[in-house]
Amino acid sequence: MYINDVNLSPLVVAQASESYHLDTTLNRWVEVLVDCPGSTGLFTYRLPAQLEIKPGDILSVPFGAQQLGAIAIRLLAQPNFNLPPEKIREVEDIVSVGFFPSAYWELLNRVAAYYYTPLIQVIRVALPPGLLGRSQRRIRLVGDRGAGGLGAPSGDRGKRGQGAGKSSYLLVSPDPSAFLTPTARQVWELLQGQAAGDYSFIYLQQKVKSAYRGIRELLRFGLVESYLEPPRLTRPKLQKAVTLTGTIDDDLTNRQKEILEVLRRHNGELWQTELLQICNASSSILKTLAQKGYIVVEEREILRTEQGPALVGDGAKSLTTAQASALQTIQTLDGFAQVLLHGVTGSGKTEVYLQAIAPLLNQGKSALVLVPEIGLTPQLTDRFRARFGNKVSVYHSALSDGERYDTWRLMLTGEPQVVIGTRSAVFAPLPNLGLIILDEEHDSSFKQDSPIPTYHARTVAQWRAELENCPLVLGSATPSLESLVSVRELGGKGQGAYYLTLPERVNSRPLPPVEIVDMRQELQHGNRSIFSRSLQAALQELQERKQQGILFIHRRGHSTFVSCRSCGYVMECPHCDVSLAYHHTEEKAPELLRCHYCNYVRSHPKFCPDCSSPYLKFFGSGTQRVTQELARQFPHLRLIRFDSDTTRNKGSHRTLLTQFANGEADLLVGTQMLTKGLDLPQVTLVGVVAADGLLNLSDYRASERAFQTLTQVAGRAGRGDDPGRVIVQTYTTEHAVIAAVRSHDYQSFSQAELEQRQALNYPPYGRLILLRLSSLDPIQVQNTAQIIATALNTEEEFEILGPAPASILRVANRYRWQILIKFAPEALPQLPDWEEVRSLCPSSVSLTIDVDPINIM
Ligand SMILES: Nc1ncnc2c1ncn2[C@@H]1O[C@H](COP(=O)(O)OP(=O)(O)OP(=O)(O)O)[C@@H](O)[C@H]1O
Ligand SMILES: [Zn+2]
Ligand SMILES: [Zn+2]
Repeated sequence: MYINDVNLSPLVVAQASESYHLDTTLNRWVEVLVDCPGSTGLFTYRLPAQLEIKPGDILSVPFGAQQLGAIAIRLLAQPNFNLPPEKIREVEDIVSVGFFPSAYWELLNRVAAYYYTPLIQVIRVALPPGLLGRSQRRIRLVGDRGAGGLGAPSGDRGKRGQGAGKSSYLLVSPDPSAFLTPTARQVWELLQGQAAGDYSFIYLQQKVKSAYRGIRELLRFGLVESYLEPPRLTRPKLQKAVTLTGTIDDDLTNRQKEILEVLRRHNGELWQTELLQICNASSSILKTLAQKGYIVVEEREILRTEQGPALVGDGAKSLTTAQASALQTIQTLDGFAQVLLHGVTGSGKTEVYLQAIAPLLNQGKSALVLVPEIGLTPQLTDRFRARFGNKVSVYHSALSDGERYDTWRLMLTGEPQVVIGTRSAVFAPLPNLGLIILDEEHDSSFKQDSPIPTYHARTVAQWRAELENCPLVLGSATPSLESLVSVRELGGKGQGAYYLTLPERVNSRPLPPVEIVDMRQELQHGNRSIFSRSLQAALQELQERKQQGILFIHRRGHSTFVSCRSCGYVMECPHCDVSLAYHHTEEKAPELLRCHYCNYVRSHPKFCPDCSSPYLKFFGSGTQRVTQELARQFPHLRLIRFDSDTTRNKGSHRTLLTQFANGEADLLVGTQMLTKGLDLPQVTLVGVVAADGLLNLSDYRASERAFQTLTQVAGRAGRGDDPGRVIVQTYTTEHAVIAAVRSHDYQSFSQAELEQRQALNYPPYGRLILLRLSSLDPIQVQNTAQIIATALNTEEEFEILGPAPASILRVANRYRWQILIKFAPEALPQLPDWEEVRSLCPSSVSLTIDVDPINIM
């Protein structure tokens, strides 16, 4: 529970004692980014004599006819020569000092440089939405009257001006207006006249000519302070809290005692709604208790950080030998180091994270935990909350603006805490970071494909750990080849890198045996079902044994395409070069055809649009088809479908998983989402309906990704007391990935895969940059791609692959071409001049530079 001292203090400015001891004769110009839609360049302003500015400060500047928020980027000794000095306008004021700690600022700059992205775009990813744009700058009197923040009493006039402990120019004079300039006095008097002593900056400017001069003066004297008011949308939310104040006496009724007892058990504090709910009481009984002085009921700020359900507290587990030794290594690290924690599925990596974080919090430090997707967070966040209670908050882009904003403010308080979040949380502004953890570090959702910056959270996390001088722990049962090689190379050079393993599951549970079923043989034996005989038998047994299973399907929807049996016509999307997938969720629902690329939807036709034949056939199976098929063959099995169609609503991941964990279904049927960190001890059976969809993808990482996905999904079986088993159905039993999955052999698989990568100079040995071009005009985009490729070909260090059409040329009516640049990392200093490359693009063609791309299809 957070009380109202979590106010805006980190955003408050005008701390007159702050001084940067800069040489004021130099650096009298500053380049700033303005927060104005569409503006990406830097603008130069002059510094007024009395202002000391550091990069990262938030300023207000005149811009056209407006007054805008801006961020100081760098100080200049000389303005650019082609700018006539008399044209340069003056910074109006500093709105917020040291808003970005310097390490954080450097991080943003590195991201901008490495991913060739304008800094403002990086800032937009890092900051909660609209922080600058919608925030309003306000001025208030300092002292009891103005600065008390939320719920502060509007104090008595005689004491104003005192208690402004921040100011070294503190005044005791009864009437400061005596020595103020007329402008400052005018502003001062206006504020005096307002009940809370608080006006927006804009209002003061309208009322008083050159108000900013007067305000600056008042700020200097510590008479007022300037602060950023959160946008209205994200105003702090208030809620009634009940606090126990007295001891429980005998003059109370049993009912009253019961309520106080509940409060006491909750450390003397609860939200009123919660208390009433727990006790099934009405608010009148609280009123009585408040009158008698046993409790205090007051409005407090409730931070809209995402709240999990109430959890039973959980203590540290006693560690296995491997866990203990991994933990010990992590805890002896001092400063930056990179740790790869390679623990097989179910080996207890999370417990290592938890115990690595616990002592940090006691030292006043914070930890950042990055996870691939929201679907995975409920279980993981529950574990963290059970251990660390309200020190844990969640930060990801699916939060509402209000939630994001509040979580942000909570971080800025500097309280030791744990933030769990997805990709963009790598920018969470936690001061005093003690540790960064990337769980499931191999997962491709850590990479942003679009829009720019096309950053990889693992890369950014590494820079961040370096800049903050704290360890970075990468955890996975199937480490990415990048991390494996990077840790080996750094470790070889004696540079703080560690490869730690947890080779066994906890309690010495075995990894589940993996049975590979050849679907070609099934067909030869006359089995036309999508389920092999082995899988059918296993499903049959599931219910008899009261156990649970997971069925993995590569695709959502029903069928991947629909075609006519008479003429072979295939139903296609009118806007993309792909076939439409058939969607049919339940018996009475409409039958639809949907494009998985642009979301175009149409109804399923009764007759072939080409030859009017009624014989349309479905090919390829998605989750819907499989659940329908299951319902037909196993009518008694209770199913839950878990894919992006059924988990669209907020909280639905949690709901479905809870239902499953409570035994309300026998089988969980779903896509990729199932593979990520689910820990359900009752699951004994894992089935993969068709591994082929994963094996036969065309890019260079297809094998690595297939191995990771299959190993992860197999790892969901047998995590409890009952042993597990895995059945993988495929038409290509001879594939190397299949063999490695069967024998749980990460080492030989990665060795063989690395040899191939090295031979072809692919990552992690060579580096890639992908240029994605797209346009509504098919000719123009192709020509542009050709021109750019030709221009790049003059550089010898690069191997240019392409230009080639994307594997799906047209998506949402845009034609897509791409150029892949491959080079040895040593060539880094001579990368192409991207501005020049961009200048080859006509305005009808858009170009995205994807650095270290992951999706190349
Ligand atoms: N030392 C321990 N003693 C007993 N149980 C433990 C211990 N460590 C972890 N566990 C339990 O073992 C289970 C598996 O742990 P966890 O989910 O952390 O594995 P993991 O390594 O993250 O697996 P995956 O990579 O498959 O997600 C959990 O239920 C966890 O509570
Ligand atoms: Zn037809
Ligand atoms: Zn489409």
